[in-house]
Amino acid sequence: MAVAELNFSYTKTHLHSSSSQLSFLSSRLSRRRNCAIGSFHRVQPTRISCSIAPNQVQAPAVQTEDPKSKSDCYGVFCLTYDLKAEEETRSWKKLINIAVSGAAGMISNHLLFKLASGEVFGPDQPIALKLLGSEKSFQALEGVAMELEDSLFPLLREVRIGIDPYEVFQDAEWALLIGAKPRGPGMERADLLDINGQIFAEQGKALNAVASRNVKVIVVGNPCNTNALICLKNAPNIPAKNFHALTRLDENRAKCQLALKAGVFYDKVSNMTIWGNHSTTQVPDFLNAKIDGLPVTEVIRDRKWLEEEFTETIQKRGGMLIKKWGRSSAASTAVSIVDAMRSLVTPTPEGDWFSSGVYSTGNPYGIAEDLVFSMPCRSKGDGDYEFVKDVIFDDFLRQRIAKSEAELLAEKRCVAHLTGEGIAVCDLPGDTMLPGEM
Ligand SMILES: NC(=O)C1=CN([C@@H]2O[C@H](COP(=O)(O)OP(=O)(O)OC[C@H]3O[C@@H](n4cnc5c(N)ncnc54)[C@H](OP(=O)(O)O)[C@@H]3O)[C@@H](O)[C@H]2O)C=CC1
Ligand SMILES: O=C([O-])CC(=O)C(=O)O
Repeated sequence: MAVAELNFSYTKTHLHSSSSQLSFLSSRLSRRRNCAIGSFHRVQPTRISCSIAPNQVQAPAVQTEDPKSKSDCYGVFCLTYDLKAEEETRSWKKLINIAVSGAAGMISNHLLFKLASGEVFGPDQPIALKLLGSEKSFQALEGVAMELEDSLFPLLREVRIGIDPYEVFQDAEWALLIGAKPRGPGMERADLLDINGQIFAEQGKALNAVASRNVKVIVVGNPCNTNALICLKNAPNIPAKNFHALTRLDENRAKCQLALKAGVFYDKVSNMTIWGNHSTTQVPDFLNAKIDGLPVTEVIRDRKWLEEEFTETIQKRGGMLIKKWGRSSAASTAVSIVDAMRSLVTPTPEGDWFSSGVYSTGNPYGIAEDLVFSMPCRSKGDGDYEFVKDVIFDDFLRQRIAKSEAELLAEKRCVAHLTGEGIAVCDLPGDTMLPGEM
């Protein structure tokens, strides 16, 4: 009974605590498959019940039934507001729900403040931020929420923190999946795929159960392509087309290096595709990219530089940055997430395109179906996208794309147990890595 008593006193002291702690507690309880005093079952996403075995002490059940109750919000964001009451907010659009995982991490620490300032959706679009952490990061998550409070963003109308994806993803219209475990010392790549894959399988199920049916999902946590594939396979009620793996940072890096070589400002570089995996097999496509409207190969005549130095620089840029900084890209990754979202909610400029890791089924390039593969896309600004048709290939480009494709097919076989496709077989190519592992 010692364990039961311990649980009880924990619950009792925390029931008098802040609303966020109550939400935390409720999430803690719901995540436990077997507690010492009985089994907790999810009855509905926001209600927890505990079935009690005979002769056992009953822990108080935590219920947060009213979606607008205090446990649904953090601090100042629990105050009610009426957008119609204020002259300047009367014309604002309907609130958008944005869920962010890994919200206590470095990337989020930049991203959340960009989102709240209106950088993605503009000055008349109020937002709600639903932040997902873990037991380990919960205190840090409270710190994040406190900083958001102190920033007085007019557009930020709701903030909620929690550790249960079934609660945090409720009605999400955007899900930015950043949280993932980094590869530890001695950990095999297959182990990383498995550990992170389990996180994304669970989050896919949660999105499937509680998010908006048209939620747009951007997977950032590595290995992001395969994590995105796992996520979409576990969310069969959400269109596979809605899932993206972030390769926009690679696109931005490639534009910068081409501009540097050509001696122009980077806004002159367009039509930049990253093909394939967000790994060292990724292919920055200099054949279709343009500088000031001209093919890159006409502006930069040094083909050897393009094939070797440029390509390798982009593939290994993340690793180089880790060597300098002692940690992976965070600010530029957050910028690229903003770019990726903006590319889906604003029409793509005429003649240009952007890169995103998207579901490959139906692609016009002959790339294997049923992968998440970075490809050139265009959007009308409605959140959706289409594949670009007018791209050209040569032998070099085809061969490089095939290598990244083979890597992603191997990763897919390695996570078959998480995509519902049978027994996993891991025969991963040994020479490829995440950009940050170099
Ligand atoms: N696709 C791309 O272009 C890029 C992808 N990445 C990937 O993005 C992912 C996240 O990167 P990043 O944000 O830099 O990673 P961090 O290490 O900063 O955060 C990762 C996780 O660590 C936990 N955490 C963070 N801060 C704290 C804290 N103070 N206390 C306790 N736990 C904490 C959180 O997990 P939890 O809350 O679950 O405990 C968080 O999700 C990684 O997988 C990385 O490889 C990075 C750069 C580019
Ligand atoms: O491997 C990492 O965490 C870093 C990474 O993806 C990148 O910088 O592109």
